[in-house]
Amino acid sequence: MITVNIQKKLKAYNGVQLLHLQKAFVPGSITRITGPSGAGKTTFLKMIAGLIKPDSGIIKAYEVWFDADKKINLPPQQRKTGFVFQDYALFPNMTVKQHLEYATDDAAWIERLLAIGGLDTFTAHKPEYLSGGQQQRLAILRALAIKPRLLLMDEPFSALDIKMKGGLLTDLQKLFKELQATVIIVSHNPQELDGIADDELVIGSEV
Ligand SMILES: Nc1ncnc2c1ncn2[C@@H]1O[C@H](COP(=O)(O)OP(=O)(O)OP(=O)(O)O)[C@@H](O)[C@H]1O
Repeated sequence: MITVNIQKKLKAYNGVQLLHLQKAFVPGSITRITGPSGAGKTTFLKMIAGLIKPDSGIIKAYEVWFDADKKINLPPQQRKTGFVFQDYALFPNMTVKQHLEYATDDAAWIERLLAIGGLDTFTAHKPEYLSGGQQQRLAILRALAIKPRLLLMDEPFSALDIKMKGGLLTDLQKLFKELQATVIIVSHNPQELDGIADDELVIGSEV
């Protein structure tokens, strides 16, 4: 079980807002995160990944990743989470293939990911020569390249059309199963993960 019980003071333009989140994620499950803009969804994912430090609490994913009282705070590399950023965070000077090679030396896995993302004919392209949807797919493939046990995705399908999204989701579900990955997806689109998500977490609903 992956358990999170953390607090963080969010510093918004209009003051401070306390984010308190308690949730258990079943290994191998897909959880959808929803909530109003500014509620702290991205901050939550970044705290799990180790990119933002909670003020207090515990994060346990197979082992303790964060414990404020015991002063345990594993760096992001040791948590080995896959992260799909809302703005993709691609490397401008790397080609599509180099993005994946940077994350893994498993050539067969790279080939498979490229085919799933429909990027197998774009391997030598740098991000600026890719469409928004292609860039987003590359961000997803890069996150999967490390075969993460925990995959954190922040609005990962926002730039994809319905047809592309449908096909990709079917393939991704197979990969998630194979990797036995636990997946947490922030999604604004109410129907997007219907029939796919096993669980839901609403952040900031009482605000
Ligand atoms: N490191 C940080 N420390 C404290 N507060 C932060 C930090 N990073 C972001 N915030 C604040 O937390 C609030 C929530 O931001 P966040 O991006 O997590 O919201 P969100 O729910 O993902 O919103 P959206 O749906 O618009 O992407 C914002 O007011 C932001 O200024």
